[in-house]
Amino acid sequence: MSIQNKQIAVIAVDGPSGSGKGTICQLLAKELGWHLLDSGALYRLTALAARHHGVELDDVEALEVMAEHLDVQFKASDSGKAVQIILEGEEVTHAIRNERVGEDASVIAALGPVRRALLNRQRDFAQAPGLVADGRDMGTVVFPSAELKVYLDASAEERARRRYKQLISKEPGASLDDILNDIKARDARDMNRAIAPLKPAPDAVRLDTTQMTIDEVLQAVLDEARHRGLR
Ligand SMILES: Nc1ncnc2c1ncn2[C@@H]1O[C@H](COP(=O)(O)OP(=O)(O)O)[C@@H](O)[C@H]1O
Ligand SMILES: Nc1ccn([C@H]2C[C@H](O)[C@@H](COP(=O)(O)OP(=O)(O)O)O2)c(=O)n1
Repeated sequence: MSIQNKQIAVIAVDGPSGSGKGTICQLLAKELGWHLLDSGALYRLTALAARHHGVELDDVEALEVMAEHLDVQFKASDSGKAVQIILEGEEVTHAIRNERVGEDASVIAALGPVRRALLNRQRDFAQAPGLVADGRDMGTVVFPSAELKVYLDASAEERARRRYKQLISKEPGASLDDILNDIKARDARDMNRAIAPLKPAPDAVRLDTTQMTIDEVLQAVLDEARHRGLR
């Protein structure tokens, strides 16, 4: 098992679904000119690959093989905006973002062999000049020596409202109640699993973003980075 490369500065950002991790990490990586790890995408890709290959979500051995041999490329798109994600030659940038894939990802993420198979792949993202890492166990397991650990949170109701706003243009029938129930179920699964559960690292800076704008959250994290000499 490779260990965290301690030469490379890492900002680890963890928290539940809809707390703003993805948004803040993208902005942070851009502002600092650092690399970005979207670790949730790796769990989503493993879940999608399993579906494509007809692997059941309780077939631990086959899922471990899927995770170990995940054939994925993260490509900067021509517009320079979003990263394109290619799985086994097929573009899946949007396909991995739907709620069902998120749910499947949360199920397979409870399996130790899957998490172990993805560990080194995640640590390999730590390259100069630095890494912003988005996930559930970035500060606790994957990058325990990170220079800055942030735990983002918000009430389940606020997180459901954020997801609803995102979804409603694509799925006019989306229900806020259903989204809230899904968020609570995913929180429970991610927080209560035996291996690498979602929880703040003891040394994490905790931010409740329920009443904060995206820019306020970004500035708060940049202030912490500044205090630690990271920018
Ligand atoms: N502080 C905030 N206030 C309002 N909306 C936010 C805030 N942070 C994120 N959002 C919005 O909420 C949605 C979910 O955010 P996202 O970054 O995908 O969360 P996560 O990666 O933690 O699941 C996005 O549409 C994003 O623009
Ligand atoms: N480091 C990580 C990242 C994600 N996971 C699991 C648990 C999550 O419910 C799923 C999907 O994660 P993702 O960050 O893409 O989900 P959200 O955008 O927060 O809804 O993967 C994990 O167990 N550990």
